[in-house]
Amino acid sequence: MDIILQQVSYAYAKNTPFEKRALYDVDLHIPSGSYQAIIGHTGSGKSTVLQHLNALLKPTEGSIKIGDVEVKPEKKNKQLRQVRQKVGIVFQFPEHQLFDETVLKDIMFGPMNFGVSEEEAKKRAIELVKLLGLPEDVLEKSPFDLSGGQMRRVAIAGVLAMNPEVLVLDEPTAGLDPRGRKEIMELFYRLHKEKGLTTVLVTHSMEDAARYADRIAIMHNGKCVLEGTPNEIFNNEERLTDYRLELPQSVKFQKKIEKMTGKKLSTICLTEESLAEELTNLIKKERES
Ligand SMILES: Nc1ncnc2c1ncn2[C@@H]1O[C@H](COP(=O)(O)OP(=O)(O)OP(=O)(O)O)[C@@H](O)[C@H]1O
Repeated sequence: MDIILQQVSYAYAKNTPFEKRALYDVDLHIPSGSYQAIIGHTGSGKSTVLQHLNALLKPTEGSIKIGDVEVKPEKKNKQLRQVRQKVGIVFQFPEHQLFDETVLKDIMFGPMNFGVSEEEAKKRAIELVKLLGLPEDVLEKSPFDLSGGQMRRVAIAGVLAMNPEVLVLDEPTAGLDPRGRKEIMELFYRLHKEKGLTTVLVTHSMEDAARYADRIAIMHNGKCVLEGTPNEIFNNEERLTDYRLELPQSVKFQKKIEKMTGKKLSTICLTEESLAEELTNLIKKERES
């Protein structure tokens, strides 16, 4: 399912003394099956964009096409419920939205609310608990008796239980330890690849954007100021600095090494693994010559 934002502007509390413009003429095309990262400093408009992707917010100007549903200002649209079913959002600290007596009921709530049978919803919950690496006996526990990391996984299972076609992730690893972060990011990547899930990730982590995304959009003061592949984005240090963003660690190391040795590596190294590979090749070449 393609998502296309055309000239989207948004103001909070429009036509009140508290009006606050958050987006200005944002154009963005997220093709079906792609992994799009959205980066930008605090307050640049990332979360506001995200909330347009499943029509939680409607543009105050412009339009957004979500599959074949077009969302426009002032237009009443009966298909929004269908859109919300297909586009799942994992908000920051999603565990804050857990509410039911048991994990099972919590995961089943969303799909049953959308007319899925009890039997099917239960089947999905059991499968998802396994997929997310939670012990099976977690299903009958209260979500509030779990650890923070487990609660996060249960909340993610609740979003996945809707069988979304698009998964929108707003800083999904905030507050987790490095191992927990990696496990969750790898899980989302696996889902993206195996189920062909279109994935949109808002992140402050340049490393995650560089490692996982096919394309990256930069938000700055409510505008989408740059969009491209990770290679294109991270080859442009000057503009990143203008937008108060940094290079991923591996690219920073690469630049230091290139400066110290006076040698250029053959490609930009977006991950630790590719930096290690490039350095190994360089050392081999040096030995051979
Ligand atoms: N509910 C709201 N009411 C009024 N203004 C808001 C509201 N939510 C966000 N804003 C304002 O809109 C602008 C964009 O905010 P947004 O949350 O989209 O940025 P962000 O890039 O996601 O920031 P962060 O990285 O801190 O999450 C900011 O100036 C913010 O203060």
